[in-house]
Amino acid sequence: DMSRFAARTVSKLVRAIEQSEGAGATVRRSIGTPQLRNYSPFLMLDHFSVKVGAGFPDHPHRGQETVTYMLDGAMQHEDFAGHAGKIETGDLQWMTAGKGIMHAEMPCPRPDGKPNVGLQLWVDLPSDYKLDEPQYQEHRDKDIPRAKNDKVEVKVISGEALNADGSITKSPVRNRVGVWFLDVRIQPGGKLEQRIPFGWNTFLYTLTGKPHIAGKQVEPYHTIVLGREGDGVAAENSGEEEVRFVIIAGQPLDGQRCVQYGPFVGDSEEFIYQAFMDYQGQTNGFERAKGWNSKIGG
Ligand SMILES: Nc1ccc(F)c(C(=O)c2c[nH]c3ncc(Cl)cc23)c1F
Ligand SMILES: [Fe+3]
Repeated sequence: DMSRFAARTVSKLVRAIEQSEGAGATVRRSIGTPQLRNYSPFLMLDHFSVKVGAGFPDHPHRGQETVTYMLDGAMQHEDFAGHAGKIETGDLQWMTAGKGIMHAEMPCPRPDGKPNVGLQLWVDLPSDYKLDEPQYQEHRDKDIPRAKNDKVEVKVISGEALNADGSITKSPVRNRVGVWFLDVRIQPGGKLEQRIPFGWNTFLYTLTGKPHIAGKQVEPYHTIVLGREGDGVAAENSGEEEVRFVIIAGQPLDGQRCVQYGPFVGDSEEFIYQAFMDYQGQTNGFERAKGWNSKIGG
């Protein structure tokens, strides 16, 4: 029968180029470069690579969520409230900064000297959540569900995915704003038709291999912005090696302004001004910044 799946088309294809970030770290920035801004609710996607001696020392966040997903190696984190931990390959940290977090994110030593590599996604928050208490949702690789089909595996970091038997695999992550974050591996000869909620902004970031997305072959480290019309993502692997990419889709925060100054993300200039005053004055959620220095931040 006629396929009832209308694939969204590729509306933008941008190679992510390495740039320096933090203290001696390098990132391939996808969303968040001049060519890829204003893609609500997404603020930034960094494909980061960092070795001991470099990292992201003590810094604040307000009014946003940061999603850190490890691809290879491990990062340690420590915040001004004493919350500390380590995320290793395949693990996830979904941090809702809300009214304010100050933390450091540093690489763990690796015996093989390889860099620690992962993805960090920054998501804007609906105004009502911007000044909420901070919250962490942390999940180990083994606890993040997968939807498996013949030659396709979809690891459901956030959101949901369909199984071959028609059942739905859902992530345990609780979202303030609708966000699907899927880590997709397709074996040679495999095909995927992944439905995406109507009207959600959707992009892909390619990691390994050269998948065909909506019929177009794409190299690694490319951001693929999809058009808004259509049922979702059509992908296939017509090569000889496994292909891997992430699909990230989000409900646009329509009607809400986004005013960003680094890690402060508000809906007005006044919000940003207040964030600065609170951070400098160590008030309104930044009290614990007073005299705080992380142990891991060097
Ligand atoms: N300059 C600047 C200003 C504010 C920040 F929050 C950061 C920052 O912490 C990061 C930016 N990309 C990242 N990728 C991965 C990780 Cl673990 C952290 C970051 C930063 F670098
Ligand atoms: Fe941070």
